[in-house]
Amino acid sequence: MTAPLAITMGEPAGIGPDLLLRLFAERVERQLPVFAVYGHAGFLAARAKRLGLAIRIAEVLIDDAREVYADALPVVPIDGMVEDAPGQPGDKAASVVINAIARAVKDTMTGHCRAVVTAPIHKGALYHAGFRHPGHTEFLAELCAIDGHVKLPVMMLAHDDLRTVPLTIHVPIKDVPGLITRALIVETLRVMAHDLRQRFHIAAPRIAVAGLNPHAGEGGSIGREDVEIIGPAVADAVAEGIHAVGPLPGDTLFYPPHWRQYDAVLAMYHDQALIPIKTVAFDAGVNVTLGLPIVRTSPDHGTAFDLAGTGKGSPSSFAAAIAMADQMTAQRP
Ligand SMILES: NC(=O)c1ccc[n+]([C@@H]2O[C@H](COP(=O)([O-])OP(=O)(O)OC[C@H]3O[C@@H](n4cnc5c(N)ncnc54)[C@H](O)[C@@H]3O)[C@@H](O)[C@H]2O)c1
Ligand SMILES: N[C@H](C(=O)O)[C@H](O)COP(=O)(O)O
Repeated sequence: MTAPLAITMGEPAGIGPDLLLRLFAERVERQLPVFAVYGHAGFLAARAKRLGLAIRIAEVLIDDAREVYADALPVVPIDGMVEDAPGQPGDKAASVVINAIARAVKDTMTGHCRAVVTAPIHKGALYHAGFRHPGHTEFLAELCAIDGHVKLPVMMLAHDDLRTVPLTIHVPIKDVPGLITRALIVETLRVMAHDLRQRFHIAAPRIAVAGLNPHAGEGGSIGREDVEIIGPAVADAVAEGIHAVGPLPGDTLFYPPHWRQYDAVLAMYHDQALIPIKTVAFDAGVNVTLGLPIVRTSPDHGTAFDLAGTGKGSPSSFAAAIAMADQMTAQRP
């Protein structure tokens, strides 16, 4: 019997709870795999009522989730105060949001669940409550540490055969050039190549590496990072047997016919990677974390405070995140 997926509740003032409740209500017609939500049952019941969703909610131990799934949303309860105030984020629920992620990862690391799908968090609210990670990606790496060793987490946004990875993530643009190192590029390419083989079943993954500067530095006349750091790093990776190419000009690399010549693109910073995928596939993109011992996916959007509690908003990206986590782990016990 396959273990359930773990879905974390995310920011209660955001759209995440709306979408996971809607997807549960549509679980039969969508043929969704069994999942349990890690969060606050009372809050989820209040949001379901606000949305007019006739959903029963059952607090469970994770191993009993499958038994109730046909009749009620299984919720693994996380203690704390959570009010139903869509669009009004605060830090009162921060401990519930954070502990839900930690508990879901623990239950997945120990085999009670087979993957984690995270609903969007509001980073600002968590930072205000003392959360010291830039986002899920870095927090998950720490939670998945084995013998104290925290592996390099890699954020990938994917839709069908379009995949992109930011080398640097939630850092100010002014800091990006200094963070681009030969070692980080090589290590990130190793993680990408490994997971493209293991998680996406691509036998010989081809990875394009974007330049940092316009026209990939124009041979060194528009900035030096491309010729002095990125190029040598790509050569190092190729020498290890990784099929990497670059640095390539970022402004033409994401034209889909060019993009599709590769199994993934390694971009140099957050928006260089995420703007293309969210432009072509916002409704279907999935955020998947590479380099972890578990599978973790997430919708490609955030908390959408302008839509939370309204019943509007598309569940498609959230559904795609569930589908990817299911496909990646379906064969696991
Ligand atoms: N995985 C995550 O936890 C995650 C991902 C992205 C952003 N965030 C966080 O979310 C918060 C808001 O971020 P943002 O405003 O940059 O991005 P956002 O994705 O929340 O919203 C951007 C725009 O897209 C729209 N949108 C978002 N989801 C939608 C959906 N499912 N259907 C229809 N329209 C949708 C919103 O209405 C808004 O107009 C920030 O705190 C950010 O850190 C979290
Ligand atoms: N950078 C992501 C995006 O814009 O979609 C998002 O913030 C997710 O980050 P985490 O999964 O690390 O929270």
